[in-house]
Amino acid sequence: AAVVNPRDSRINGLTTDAAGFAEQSYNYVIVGGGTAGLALAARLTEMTNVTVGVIEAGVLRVGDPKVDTPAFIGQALFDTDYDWNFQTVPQTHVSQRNIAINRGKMLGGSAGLNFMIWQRGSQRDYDSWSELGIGNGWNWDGLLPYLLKTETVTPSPSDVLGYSGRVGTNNNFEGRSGPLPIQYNNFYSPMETPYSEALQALGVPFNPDPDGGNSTNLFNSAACVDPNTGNRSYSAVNYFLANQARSNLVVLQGAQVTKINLTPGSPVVATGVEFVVDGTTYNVSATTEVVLSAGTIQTPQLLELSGIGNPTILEQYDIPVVIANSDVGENYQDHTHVVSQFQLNDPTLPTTNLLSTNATFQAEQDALYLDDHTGIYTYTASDLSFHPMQQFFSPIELASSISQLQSEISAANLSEWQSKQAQIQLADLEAGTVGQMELLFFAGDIGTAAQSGTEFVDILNFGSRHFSRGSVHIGSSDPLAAPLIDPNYFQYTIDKEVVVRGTQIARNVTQTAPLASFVKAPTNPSTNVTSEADFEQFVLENVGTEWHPVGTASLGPQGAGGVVDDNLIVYGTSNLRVVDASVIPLQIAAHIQATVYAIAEKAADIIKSGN
Ligand SMILES: Cc1cc2nc3c(=O)[nH]c(=O)nc-3n(C[C@H](O)[C@H](O)[C@H](O)COP(=O)(O)OP(=O)(O)OC[C@H]3O[C@@H](n4cnc5c(N)ncnc54)[C@H](O)[C@@H]3O)c2cc1C
Repeated sequence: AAVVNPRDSRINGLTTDAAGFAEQSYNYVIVGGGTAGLALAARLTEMTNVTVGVIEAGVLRVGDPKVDTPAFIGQALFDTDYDWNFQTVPQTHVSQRNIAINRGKMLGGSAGLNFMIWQRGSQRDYDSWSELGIGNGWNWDGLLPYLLKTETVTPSPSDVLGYSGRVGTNNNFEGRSGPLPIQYNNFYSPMETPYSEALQALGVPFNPDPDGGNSTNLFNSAACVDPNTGNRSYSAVNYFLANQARSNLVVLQGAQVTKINLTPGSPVVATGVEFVVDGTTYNVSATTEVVLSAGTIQTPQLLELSGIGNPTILEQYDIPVVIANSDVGENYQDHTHVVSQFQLNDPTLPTTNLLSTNATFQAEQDALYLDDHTGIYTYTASDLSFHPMQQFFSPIELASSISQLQSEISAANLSEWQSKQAQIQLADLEAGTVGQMELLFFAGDIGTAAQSGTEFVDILNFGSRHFSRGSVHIGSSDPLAAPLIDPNYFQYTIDKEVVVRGTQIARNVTQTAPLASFVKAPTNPSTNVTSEADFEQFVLENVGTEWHPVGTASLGPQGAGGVVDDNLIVYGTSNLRVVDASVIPLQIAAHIQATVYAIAEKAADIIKSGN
């Protein structure tokens, strides 16, 4: 087998020795040891005749409860030891707010920071990629084998096909032998069945088989939590640590890549990368390929810093143009989120907050977690629902929203690529086949410190297929400066309407039996927020990202929307690839991490087949 790094300063595949790392050359240098990057590294090192070097800015956080313990979600957010903690530029259509954009900075990337919801999009979501002219199996049939390959799902215990007693889900379409352990919750708060029953009373059907190609309506979602440990499962543990003994894999942590080294020509050849540790610059060679897995924000940033992008932008920062492609950093699409908080009548009901206010409950749950790896510490939000607009907009309201959208689209003077995307989304919206809005229930309050004697739960609502398109571009030639992130939230009025209505439905569901008897009052937005205008104001003041940005180094046609071809090779190069969420051409109506892993799995097979 190939041997990496003869200085051998690495401990089981992980090193901080930048000079030792840079002395070597690797067949594949992967930039970013995040969700996709570590999954790809693990699959490529199955080929014993190749070497892989991964460079990650963050460090290994396995063993840290803020990352490992599901109930502690949110505790690492904004802490720059774990989070890049970016912000948007002022958002024109959201009261000029600068909105936080959290991104994981650690081995495992955003999969170490995320909320562990594990699900996939509808067949429609992926098939629309093919409709955009993208070949090579970038559709449901082509991705399903990889969605299955990444996971080992422990079936939901009851396998109940409906909401009676506790929610269950059909266990079709689940992988049984992939690296990532996936489970269904073993703790459900007493409010959750009432929540799902109230939502059904509002006309939302139960979906017993959300993984089978239709992820609309209401279902019990799985989570990337390992039933054997009760901890987060993610690429750092299950792709990297599981394979760290391989002699052909080395991960350099604590190093930030600042540039891809490119040899001009036709095509341009990537020869390695430049990176910085503690102010010292190093270069490392890649003899076969450089792969960018730095995520939707930093992959386009690195392309631009290296001279691949829109010439007007590059020239502004004196960066010589190596490949002109004005689609780099464009096509930014995201989901949005709004949290609504409700106070409960009974301050002793089990929630994640009760852990810090009730010592008896905490002791009981500590024992469950330590002894059995179960209980509320392993809890994640699992009551998910994705709604076509028809569920919550009358035909007259829908017609009016669509007509406004059409006139805004006409005025926006879209490119052919953008206009094709808008037409696909509009057709899905009219057919009611894709969820435009998502709701979920969380047994606790994520945002505020728990207080004894008061208990809260959250309902989150999301815009899941926004029409708005933004961008991310460098705002400086300094590679260590954050890029300018402009999601352009609510560019189209319909995107805001969906979120405002979602916030109203979150309120409605708490006023509907059987959930209503648990809820004392809405606390944020408070009871003062009643009219449509009040809700709109609340949304403008509070809407944030759902942390699902995609599309900024998109799969797509050359010169007409695409940055990478359908083998994920950057146009104009022979051996620079992108493997992360930035290649997703059209947002899916789902939480996206399972799809990002599937992209990495598919990329590994594409690379292996050419090796
Ligand atoms: C707070 C939060 C909650 C979320 N909740 C969910 C959820 O519940 N379910 C779900 O499905 N999805 C969720 N997501 C989304 C999902 O986690 C991400 O879409 C996915 O992890 C992105 O994977 P990626 O490989 O594209 O990027 P990342 O995993 O972010 O990986 C990029 C890696 O590159 C590194 N990097 C970047 N630039 C450089 C550089 N120049 N040099 C060296 N290293 C660099 C980063 O540090 C990072 O480790 C959430 C995301 C967040 C942030």
